[in-house]
Amino acid sequence: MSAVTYELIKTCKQTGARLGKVHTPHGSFETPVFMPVGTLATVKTMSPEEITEIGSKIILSNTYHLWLRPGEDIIREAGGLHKFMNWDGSILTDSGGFQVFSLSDLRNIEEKGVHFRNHISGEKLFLSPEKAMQIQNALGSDIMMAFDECPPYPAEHKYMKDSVERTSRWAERCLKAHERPEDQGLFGIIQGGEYEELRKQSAKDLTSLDFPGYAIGGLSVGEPKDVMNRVLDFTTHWLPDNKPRYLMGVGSPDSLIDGSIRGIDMFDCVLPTRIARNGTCMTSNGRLVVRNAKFARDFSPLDPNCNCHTCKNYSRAYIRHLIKADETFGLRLTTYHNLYFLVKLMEQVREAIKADRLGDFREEFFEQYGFNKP
Ligand SMILES: O=c1[nH]cnc2cc3nc(NCCN4CCOCC4)[nH]c3cc12
Repeated sequence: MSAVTYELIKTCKQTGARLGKVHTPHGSFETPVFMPVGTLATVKTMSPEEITEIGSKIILSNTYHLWLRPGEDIIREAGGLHKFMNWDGSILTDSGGFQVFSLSDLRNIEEKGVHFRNHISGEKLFLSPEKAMQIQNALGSDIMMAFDECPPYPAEHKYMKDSVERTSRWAERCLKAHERPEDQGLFGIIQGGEYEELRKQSAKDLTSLDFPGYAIGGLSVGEPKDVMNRVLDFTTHWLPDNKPRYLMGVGSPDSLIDGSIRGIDMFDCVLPTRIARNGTCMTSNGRLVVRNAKFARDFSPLDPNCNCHTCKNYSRAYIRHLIKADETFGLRLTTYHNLYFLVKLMEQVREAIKADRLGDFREEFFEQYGFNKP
């Protein structure tokens, strides 16, 4: 019995969206769900209590970053990542492949694994499927990701085919190296770029290994949104209905809705927390750059339609002042609001699926947010 199981509750009659529930050793969460990113064992500027208050039941952390700093041994000695960061909800850890390809130079990919330089110290390092599994076993995350290669966009068909086949071999090695499948779920990551037959090959390779869940990787790497949506349309076709589907690195409101419509269950992205730290907020009427001078005497909330702690207690003028003055409290207020906004958006998506009207909800949300504006 896998540590992670999925319950498909219903499918939206108007779209391909699914309402579901994922069960892990640290609790359950409804899907579609947005997962806040806590790269270095913290969702930047938020306490675990605030993440719970916002309504999140699962967060993400990064194997690559925690391996480099503070090192998985310290976290293992602390009793695992949950104990180390005082978070008792679910944790998903990315496997490090993406970070090696996006953060480090001097990369040399070979069958055994990847040689690269530590992006902080410059020291030469080596990461393999077995090492990525050993680190995630030490972290004790509820959902581990297989070690994969996320090729750049665009990539030649020949390169992509070789990469997909190596990622499938690496996935098998991850399964073999998995020490405690009864305690930690392991998701395979589907690659293949924009090539339909490579996505099919990757999906067939990985579903034959019967993972408890599948991520769609290799997207949100600079491709146009219509390419992402087309890849989702044909890739989900080859994934089983009774396992969760996780689209990696996606977190703008429009992509969360469009991904849900295409049958995606789980999403993560640094976007809401990253833009919050430079004073950009997501609101029901579109993006609002609160550091803008026009808000200097605006004593209304960031979003008049939002019930979060920030919007109930603080004004645009005050938050603008804090951000301009480099006051950390300002970053906390914008971060709290942006995460609350996306968690609430996913609640509305789930409600729309229950009412078989996610397509209508998309039109209403896009109109109000301004996505339809030319
Ligand atoms: O194939 C993948 N394998 C393993 N992890 C991933 C993580 C990924 N994250 C993104 N995109 C993140 C894009 N962000 C958007 C906001 O600004 C920072 C980058 N794409 C990703 C693909 C993969």
